[in-house]
Amino acid sequence: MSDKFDVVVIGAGPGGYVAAIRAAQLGLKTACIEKYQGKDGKLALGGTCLNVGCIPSKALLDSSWKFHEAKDSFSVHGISTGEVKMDVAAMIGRKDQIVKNLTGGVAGLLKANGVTVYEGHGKLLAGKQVEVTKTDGSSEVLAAENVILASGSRPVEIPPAPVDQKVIVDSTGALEFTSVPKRLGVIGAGVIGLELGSVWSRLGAEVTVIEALDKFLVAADEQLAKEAMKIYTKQGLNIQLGARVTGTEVKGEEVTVRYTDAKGDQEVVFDKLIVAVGRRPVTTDLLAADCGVTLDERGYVFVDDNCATSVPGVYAIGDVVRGLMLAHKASEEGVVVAELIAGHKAQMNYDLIPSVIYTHPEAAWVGKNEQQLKAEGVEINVGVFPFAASGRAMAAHDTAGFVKIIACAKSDRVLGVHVIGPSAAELVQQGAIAMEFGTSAEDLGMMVFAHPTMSEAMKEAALAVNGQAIHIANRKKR
Ligand SMILES: NC(=O)c1ccc[n+]([C@@H]2O[C@H](COP(=O)([O-])OP(=O)(O)OC[C@H]3O[C@@H](n4cnc5c(N)ncnc54)[C@H](O)[C@@H]3O)[C@@H](O)[C@H]2O)c1
Repeated sequence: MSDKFDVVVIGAGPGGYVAAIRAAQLGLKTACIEKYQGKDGKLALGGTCLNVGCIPSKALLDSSWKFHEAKDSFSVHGISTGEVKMDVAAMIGRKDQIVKNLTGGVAGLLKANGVTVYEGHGKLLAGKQVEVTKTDGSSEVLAAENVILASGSRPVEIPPAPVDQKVIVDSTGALEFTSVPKRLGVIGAGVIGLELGSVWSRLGAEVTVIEALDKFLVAADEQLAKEAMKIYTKQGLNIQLGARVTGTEVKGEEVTVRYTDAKGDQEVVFDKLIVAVGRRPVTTDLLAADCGVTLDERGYVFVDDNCATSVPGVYAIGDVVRGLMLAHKASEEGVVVAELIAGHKAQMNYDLIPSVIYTHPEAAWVGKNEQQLKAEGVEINVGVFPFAASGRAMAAHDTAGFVKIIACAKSDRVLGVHVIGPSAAELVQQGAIAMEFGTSAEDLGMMVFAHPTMSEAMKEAALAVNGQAIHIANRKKR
């Protein structure tokens, strides 16, 4: 046994590294264990989010959007460019540099906060001991007063489409294409499928998205999902719903995908195929048989509302436990657990976790949607303001989508904010802040918003809840 820590964190993703930093800030002797190696073969902190998830995908989304604008919409502003070309290697190189800066930044932050980083695979043993197995096969055991499991998630694999990272890739492989595929298939019209499909579509790929469910974006407000479908289809994404993939065959540089839909058996050939059908928790070799921590029936580490496992002093956070698989949810759970370990009172509001799809325009929401509230029998008032009526959106040539605010008909309290349109992620956060403080639609509508801003659409939608919007005709007059 080498060292004894107050807190040992397994995993340095946005759950684990944030938990470790907060624990160290609170004066706890903290270690963090991570094994992920970056492209250079060196330890890379930051987990899926920084290395192969949120950040690199946003780098490619931003690059591909700029390309699209330069190629297809600068002319609207009177700008002529000549031929616009994309150097895919340079785009990927920029993405890699951003990842490197950020993962290096996390290492710096852990160091600055006095967190001891162990490189290797962490496994929880009985009695809150943690075994670290290093890349050279040697191991050591750390003793801990508290352990935080933050081992994250990995892509779900499906038997009909085995990933080879050459022709059939997962979300990691889709960040590494060396050229733009002419025909790109995507299995799964979820967040990853839509974001990565958009990247390569903007760069010129013909993109077909094959989705098993009959309904598009089941977790979203139906009105928002309908608008999203309209916008993505107009952008060129061919989204096939109710399509079940039955098999794939890779021949040389292309893949034939067979699927069944309402019209019968279909066959389509792609140059690349991305499998994006969800993620599952990583618990491989994480828990010794006698460690006492249990999994739930879906393979997640079982935790209570405070992220406590069945073993006192052992917590689990992020993608490896129930709830939305989102970096910001993981980070907040990390902070809450560190505070609880330090003896503070802490809790997080699971009802107000924003969801965002980083397409253009972005789609984002927080709180409940219209169909959920109707199913619960809650009487509601709804205000919708389209960006087509926003002066700022017109000036920016970015008028697709709307802000939708749903309020309780009795109390006027805002219960959900749903935005598809420019800066939707930022606008929804305004809704989340307002909802955290229990705002009414009237309160929000009475606030002074700077003119001209996209944010005014929030104010107008809030006014529209009670039939008082100024810049659109109200459905009901007050
Ligand atoms: N912007 C973000 O916040 C962001 C970005 C990327 C990933 N993530 C998270 O990562 C996780 C994984 O993302 P994802 O897009 O892979 O999952 P997802 O759950 O969002 O979507 C997967 C889709 O695949 C479909 N599907 C499943 N099996 C299928 C099959 N055999 N054939 C066809 N379709 C099938 C599902 O019905 C679903 O619509 C999610 O929890 C997501 O929230 C979030």
